[in-house]
Parts: sequence; C-alpha cells; structure tokens
Amino acid sequence: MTAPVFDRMAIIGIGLIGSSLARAVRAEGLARSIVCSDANPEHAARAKALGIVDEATTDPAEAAAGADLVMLCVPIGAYGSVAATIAPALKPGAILTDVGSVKQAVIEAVTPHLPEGVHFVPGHPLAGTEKSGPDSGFAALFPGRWCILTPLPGTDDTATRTVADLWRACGMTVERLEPDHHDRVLAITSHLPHLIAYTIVGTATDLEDHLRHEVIKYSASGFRDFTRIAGSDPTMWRDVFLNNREAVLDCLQRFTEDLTALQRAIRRGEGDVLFDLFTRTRAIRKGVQDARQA
Ligand SMILES: NC(=O)c1ccc[n+]([C@@H]2O[C@H](COP(=O)([O-])OP(=O)(O)OC[C@H]3O[C@@H](n4cnc5c(N)ncnc54)[C@H](O)[C@@H]3O)[C@@H](O)[C@H]2O)c1
Ligand SMILES: O=C(O)C(=O)C[C@]1(C(=O)O)C=C[C@@H](O)C=C1
Repeated sequence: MTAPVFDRMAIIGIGLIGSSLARAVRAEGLARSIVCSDANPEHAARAKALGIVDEATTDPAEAAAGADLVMLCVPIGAYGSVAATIAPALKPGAILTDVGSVKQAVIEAVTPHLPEGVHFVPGHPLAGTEKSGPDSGFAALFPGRWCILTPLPGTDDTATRTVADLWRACGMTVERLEPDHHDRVLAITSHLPHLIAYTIVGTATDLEDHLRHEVIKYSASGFRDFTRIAGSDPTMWRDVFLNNREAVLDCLQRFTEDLTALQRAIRRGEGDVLFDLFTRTRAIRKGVQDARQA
C-alpha cells in the first residue's frame, strides 16, 4: 500500500468523524492542504482555530472547488442538498467519497447530481462515539477498525483503491460490500442496538418521579452503557433510521418476536429457555472479544 497524498482534500461537515479524519490526515501527512466546510459557522471557525484544517468556510462549493478528494461527513439527510451544491464546483477526475452510516440511501441521494468525470466511492468507517462536533474528534478513532467501501458496478477501480489506501493509511482495515448487504448487516450490528438504547433510556425516564430519581442515582454499569449509546447525536440517528427504514424494520420485527418468546418463558418459569439463550449469547460475546484481539 502506498499512502496517497492529495493536493487539496475537502471535508464537508467537520464534526466527530470529519474532524477525526482531518486530524488523522494531518498526522499522517496525507494532504498538502485540508479545507473544510460546515453549515454551522462555529464548527468551521473552531476547526480552523484547532489547526486541523488550513481553510474553513460555510460554503461547501467553495471547499470542494479544485479538491482532488472530497469527503462528505454530514448527516445523511443533508447529502442530497450538499451534493447538488458542490456538483458544479467538482473538478473533472475528482474523487467524491463519504462516511455515511447507511449506503443505499446515500447512493440514491448523490448519484443524480454526479457530474461526468467525477468518481464516487461510497464508504463507511465503522468507528465512532456518542459525541459530536469538531472538539470531539481524535485521530486514534480509526486504527484497528473496519472501513467498508460499497463501490457501484461502474465505479473506477483506481478511485476505489485510492480511497481504500486513504483509510488504510489512517490505520483501518478495508473491505468491500454490496450497498444493500452493508445496510442489512449494519441494521443489526449498529442501528438496532441504538434503537434499543434510545428506548430503554426513554422508558426509564418516563417512570414515576421517585423511581426515575433512583434509576439515575443507582445506575450501575448495565444501564450506564445504554445511556452512553442513547447520548448519541439526535440528528445523525434520526437520519439513519429514516434512511435504512426497511432493513431496520425487518430487524425490529425479528427482535420483537424474540422478545415476546422471552417474555413467555419468564411468565411460564421456563428457566432452561433463558439459560440456553444466555449461554449462547455468552459464547458470542467471547467470539466478539477474541476477534477484536486477533
Ligand atoms: N458518530 C458516529 O459514530 C459515526 C460513525 C461512522 C459514520 N458516521 C457518519 O458520519 C456522518 C457525520 O456524523 P458525525 O458523527 O461526525 O456527526 P457530527 O454531528 O459530529 O458532525 C456533522 C457535522 O456536519 C455539519 N452539518 C450538518 N448539516 C450540514 C450541511 N447541510 N452542510 C454542511 N455541514 C453540515 C454539522 O454542523 C456538524 O459539524 C454521518 O453521516 C454519520 O452517519 C458517524
Ligand atoms: O461506538 C459508538 O458509540 C458507535 O455508535 C459507533 C458506531 C457503531 O454503532 O458501532 C455508530 C455508527 C456508525 O456508523 C459506526 C459506528
């Protein structure tokens, strides 16, 4: 792998992921100039003040103009309007790529605006936290994590390899998947867990006053873990659920059926049903930890 060096990299949306990338690109010397744009003028100004970008603007077209690589790091609901705004500014041969948590909807939002001669390589670094904004980013977010690229049948292979090399240079392991397959896998590994966390924390805060007070006071690690996930960015996650609707609803249907089966087992006192499931899931937890350490 030869680490790519871009003359001008544009990052549109300098929040958690955009600013983490800017920091990693700076640290690894992957761009001669990094320019960012953010709809929030305070985020653009902060990125400049932190010294993680060379230029900052609120105009995405100004940032994208002349860039050899443009990385979209905005919430998924903003992709269509950002793509339409930057399209006339993209230079021929430029690579347009992204970090969005859903891939089919991103492809549908961006491709109608794609100018001739611009290479679009959809991507998703599987790394994040519950935080948002430019101060929350860090370069160490990426090493040792997966990045999935979902190129389309007509995507230029050189452009795909360049994007893969960029993420590898940031420490990630890169794989390719079909966009709809990506969305179905992420629905169960990422989107459903977030939905469950939002629900359980919502349920706890809807309890009567005295109970709610004690839930917060005595919250041990189980509930605390859920509150971390449920503290994730509302805009980002609203857009994820609205844009991966079918895969999430399908998972949710199965989850609801399994939950109902557990409910019945508890009511009937079927300890073996509970014990067998918990034994299976404990083995899965061990497998996940072993895979992480490998
Ligand atoms: N947070 C995670 O764990 C995570 C992980 C992987 C991928 N992603 C994806 O990364 C993208 C960004 O998420 P994030 O966590 O960095 O969110 P974030 O809220 O930290 O950053 C998003 C930034 O985009 C800006 N923005 C919003 N609308 C815009 C617009 N129309 N034009 C320009 N800027 C705009 C916001 O002001 C903000 O600074 C999302 O598409 C998300 O699905 C997030
Ligand atoms: O660790 C977290 O806080 C995350 O939510 C990260 C996480 C995930 O679900 O694993 C969230 C969304 C992404 O698109 C990728 C990663």
